[in-house]
Amino acid sequence: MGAKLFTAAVTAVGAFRTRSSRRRSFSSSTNTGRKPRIASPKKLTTPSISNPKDVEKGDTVDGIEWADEQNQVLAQVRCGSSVFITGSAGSGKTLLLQHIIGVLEQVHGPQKVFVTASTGVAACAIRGQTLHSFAAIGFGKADRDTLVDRVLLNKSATKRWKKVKALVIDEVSMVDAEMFENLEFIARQVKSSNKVWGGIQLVVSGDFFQLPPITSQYGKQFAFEADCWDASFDAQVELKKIFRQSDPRLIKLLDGMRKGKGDSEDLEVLKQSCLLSEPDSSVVRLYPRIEDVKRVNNERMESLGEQVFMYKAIDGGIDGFKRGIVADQLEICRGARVMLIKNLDTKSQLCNGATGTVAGFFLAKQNSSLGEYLPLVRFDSGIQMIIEPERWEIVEGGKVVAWREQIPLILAWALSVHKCQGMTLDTLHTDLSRAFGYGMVYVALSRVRSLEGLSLSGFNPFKIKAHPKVVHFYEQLGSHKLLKDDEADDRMKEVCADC
Ligand SMILES: Nc1ncnc2c1ncn2[C@@H]1O[C@H](COP(=O)(O)OP(=O)(O)OP(=O)(O)O)[C@@H](O)[C@H]1O
Repeated sequence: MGAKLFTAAVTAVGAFRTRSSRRRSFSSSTNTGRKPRIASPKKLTTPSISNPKDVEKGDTVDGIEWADEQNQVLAQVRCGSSVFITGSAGSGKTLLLQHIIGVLEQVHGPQKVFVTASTGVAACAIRGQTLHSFAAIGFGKADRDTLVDRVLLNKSATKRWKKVKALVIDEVSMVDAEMFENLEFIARQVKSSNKVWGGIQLVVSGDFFQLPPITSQYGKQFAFEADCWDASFDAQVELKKIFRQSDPRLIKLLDGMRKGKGDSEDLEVLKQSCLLSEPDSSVVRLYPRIEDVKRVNNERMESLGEQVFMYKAIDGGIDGFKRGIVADQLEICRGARVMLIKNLDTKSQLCNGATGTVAGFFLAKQNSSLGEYLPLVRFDSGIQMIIEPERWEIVEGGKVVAWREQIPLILAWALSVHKCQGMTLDTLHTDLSRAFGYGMVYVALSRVRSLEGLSLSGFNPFKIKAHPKVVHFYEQLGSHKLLKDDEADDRMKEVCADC
């Protein structure tokens, strides 16, 4: 990087589907423009349950009024059901999951609840670990018995598998069928149980129309193709209400993109979002490839010719902090476009995904763990704030096993589509002609709140595509029901007996 490097861091471093019969034992073994003001950071904000009555009531927590369908999921989880939560981008799956984790911790005790996601970025958002790291089966391919041996030879992994009563898996669209089947098999073996998943209460969330697993296009690909998929859940729930967007035109357009079949009206709306000239640099550009993201961010930083401040993350804990969105080494300068990667104060819109510009660097009032100087960011909302180091934790069975301290910012002239999965953005630009693979256009476009914030280039309707297997899966999902009350009661008794 051409700019002078200044090290400020102390480098110490809706539709419900329910199985009509009860969850059964499973024994398959086949391997198959406002006045700026300075705000001070606040600690936030996973919706937490401080009063068990809130859980019972289940309708309002921390100012969130749960939709009926979200409340129904909460009721299912509370009564011990294993649930698959799905729905369009922005239908509140992650927010609900954050709340569900608290519910599960009350039901089973925090030590027996394990929170995971298919990617580090998604895991970070729910204070969990990656599914691979939880499972301790490595990345290499192996037959199931070898995988079970790997777990049994690893003391802490065996303890984890034996202890787990509730397992949360977020962004399941990126978990492949073989992995899902393998984990189910391991659960039964390690827990010496012939119940599906060894009796673990499973809460799985994701939208299969979004990014798919990286796996061969042949044979089984998606987790829902796993032999044990249907047997794994008491209810499969599709959330229908969209919270991220409010414009009915955009909601309809995104629904069409999701299913890979925008109509002529949708395509016309998209064409109107196409720009003839480059958008201004405050608009976040989304790229399918990380090389483009790095190139654009580096070029923009260099062009500013400002002194660069570097913040090296401080890591701790018994387990290494697995890479997520939090930078190992953050390099920023005055004028840099940045994005918050943590909720600091949602009421003031200082939340994950908020963008702004670095206005300068100021001496920290108190000793900062990351250096003397801290960045002052002028957010696009008009708020200015000195950004202090934040801490991310990986919690395993109620215990913090790894943590990282870092300034909660990343460069934001450009972002990858993979990293932005789960985010909400006010403005974005993307070149549709560069998209590859299923779900990519949908994930990119569904980040934006409004049509006014969307700008496109390289319009190409052929890039809008949904996987036929996914389309089929959701068609089937439409026509099912919730657990009946007596079934739910039985299930609750079963879970309590297990506890
Ligand atoms: N009941 C609710 N009331 C108000 N806002 C909500 C509610 N549920 C979710 N939201 C808001 O909707 C937005 C999208 O929610 P969330 O990120 O959980 O959706 P998602 O389904 O996980 O999306 P994606 O699939 O894109 O990750 C967030 O800003 C969230 O705070």
